Amino acid sequence: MSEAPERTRDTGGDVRPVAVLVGPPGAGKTTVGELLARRLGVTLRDTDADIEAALGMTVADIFIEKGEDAFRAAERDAVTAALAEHPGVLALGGGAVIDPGNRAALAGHTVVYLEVDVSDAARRVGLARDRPLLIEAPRARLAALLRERRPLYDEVAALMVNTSGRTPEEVAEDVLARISA
Ligand SMILES: Nc1ncnc2c1ncn2[C@@H]1O[C@H](COP(=O)(O)OP(=O)(O)O)[C@@H](O)[C@H]1O
Ligand SMILES: O=C(O)C1=C[C@@H](OP(=O)(O)O)[C@@H](O)[C@H](O)C1
Ligand SMILES: [Mg+2]
Repeated sequence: MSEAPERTRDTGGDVRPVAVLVGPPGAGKTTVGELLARRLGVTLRDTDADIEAALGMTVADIFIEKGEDAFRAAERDAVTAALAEHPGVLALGGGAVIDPGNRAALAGHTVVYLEVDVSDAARRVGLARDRPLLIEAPRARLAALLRERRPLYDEVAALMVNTSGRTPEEVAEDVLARISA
C-alpha cells in the first residue's frame, strides 16, 4: 500500500502545522520559519501576511487606521484558520498569545517558543517602522513585552529554542532536530 500523503501522516486525517513558531518580535519567527519550511519541503504560513491579505493593508496601517483591537480580531481569525488548514510551518505574530482563545487553540500543537534576549531583539528589529508597537522607545517596549509575555509563551510552548547569538540557520537546525526527536 502506498504511504499516506504527508499532510495526513500521524494525525488521523487532521490537517495541522508541522510546527508553530511563537515568541517576541525579533525572535526570528518569520525568518527561521522560512528556513525550517525549506528544510522540511513544506511551505511557511505567517499570520501577519494572512491578516495583511485579508484586510488589504499593511500591519502598520491596520494599527494606525483601525486600531490594535481590530488587528487582534483579524489575528484571531487568522490563527484559527491557519491552525485548521495549514500542514506546513506556521509563524504567528508576537502578540498572538495574548488572546486566551488563541492560547487554548494552540494546545496539542507542536508549538516552538523562539526565545531572544532584549539586546538581540532590539538589534534585530532595529529602526524598522513596520512594527507599530515598537516605534516609540523600542528597547524599553521590547523589554516590557518580553517580561509580560514570557509566561504566555511558556504556557503554550512544547519546546523552547534560544536564538540569542545564533544565526537563523543554526536556530532552524536546532528546531528541526528538536521536532524530529
Ligand atoms: N538568529 C538571528 N540572528 C540575526 N538576525 C536575525 C535572526 N533571526 C532573525 N533575524 C533578523 O531579525 C529581523 C526580524 O526577524 P523576523 O524573522 O521578522 O522576526 P519575527 O518574525 O520573530 O518578528 C530580520 O531582519 C531578520 O533578518
Ligand atoms: O508583538 C506584537 O504584538 C506584534 C508582532 C508583529 O509580528 P512579529 O512578532 O512577527 O514581529 C505583528 O504581529 C504586530 O506588529 C504586533
Ligand atoms: Mg514575523
